[in-house]
Amino acid sequence: MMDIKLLTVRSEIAAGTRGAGMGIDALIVASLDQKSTFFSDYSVQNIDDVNNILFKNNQYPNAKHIDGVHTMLERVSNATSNVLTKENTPFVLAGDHSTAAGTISGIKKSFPEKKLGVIWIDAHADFHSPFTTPSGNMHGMPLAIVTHIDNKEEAVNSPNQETLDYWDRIKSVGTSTPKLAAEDIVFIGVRDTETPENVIINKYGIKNYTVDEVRQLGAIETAHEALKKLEDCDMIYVSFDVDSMDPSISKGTGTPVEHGLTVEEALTINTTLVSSEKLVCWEMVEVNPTLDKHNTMANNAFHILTETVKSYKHNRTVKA
Ligand SMILES: NC(=[NH2+])NCCC[C@H](N)C(=O)O
Ligand SMILES: [Mn+2]
Repeated sequence: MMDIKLLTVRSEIAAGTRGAGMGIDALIVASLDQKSTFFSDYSVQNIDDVNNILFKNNQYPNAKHIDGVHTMLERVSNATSNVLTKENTPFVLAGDHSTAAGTISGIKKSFPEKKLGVIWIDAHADFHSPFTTPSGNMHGMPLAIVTHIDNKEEAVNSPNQETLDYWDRIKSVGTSTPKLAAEDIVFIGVRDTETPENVIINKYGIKNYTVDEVRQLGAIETAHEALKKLEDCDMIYVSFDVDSMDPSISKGTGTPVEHGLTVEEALTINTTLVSSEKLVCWEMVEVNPTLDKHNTMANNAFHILTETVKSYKHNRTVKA
């Protein structure tokens, strides 16, 4: 019998703003406020963070705290892979979005022969490398890590040698080869990218369902179309960054961007996507209660989380 396993990752070292590590506890507070037993209904495995690295000076301006990010990706990759090996489904709740590179690496480590498709619901493309990043924040890099796209042609930075050594190591977490092809990524809600990312999106023909397109098509149809685009893939991973949603809902995320999805749209997209029998893992990231009022983002994100789990279970035999 399939089992959902919650992996909590209170890591925030790859974000530019402090506080995303507290996102998981904000979700737990939201669950208590809503009188939900969710966090006791499922088994929770916490992955220790290295957030204390933030007290030290950063040595890597074009990939901040890459040494710590490398440690976290190894841990997340191993934990994800262990859950999958026991034929359970990881639902990852994480701080900053760099974690997703670890999750994806763990999926590929467990199923090296299977073709992976990724649906990335986000305001950002997160496709930078140390060569192209405008900020040095590694939560903007997970898709470059897992596809091994350095995009040196569009370089705007000259990273130091230590950074490049770590960059090679970080791309080899889980498996030494790329975990997926850029063509097997679908974006939903992406609306804040830099030129080097646009070059990748155009070069590989990555489809982005804009917020306007989601509204035209409807959220259910958008999700079905996204899955259809990845029909050649054997397994699907969904990465849900809460900054895909509109800042009018809540400012409780580190990099909010205007003109995002409504809570209802994000909810319907996620619940529809996880009904696919190919879904192997789902992740939610970037809730930051320190930037919020009345824990609004976490309350909404918790609602999306529980409905997504419910939908996942609806189509399968899953025990709590
Ligand atoms: N996961 C995120 N919130 N990513 C934001 C990335 C923002 C910008 N593209 C950068 O590289 O700094
Ligand atoms: Mn993101």
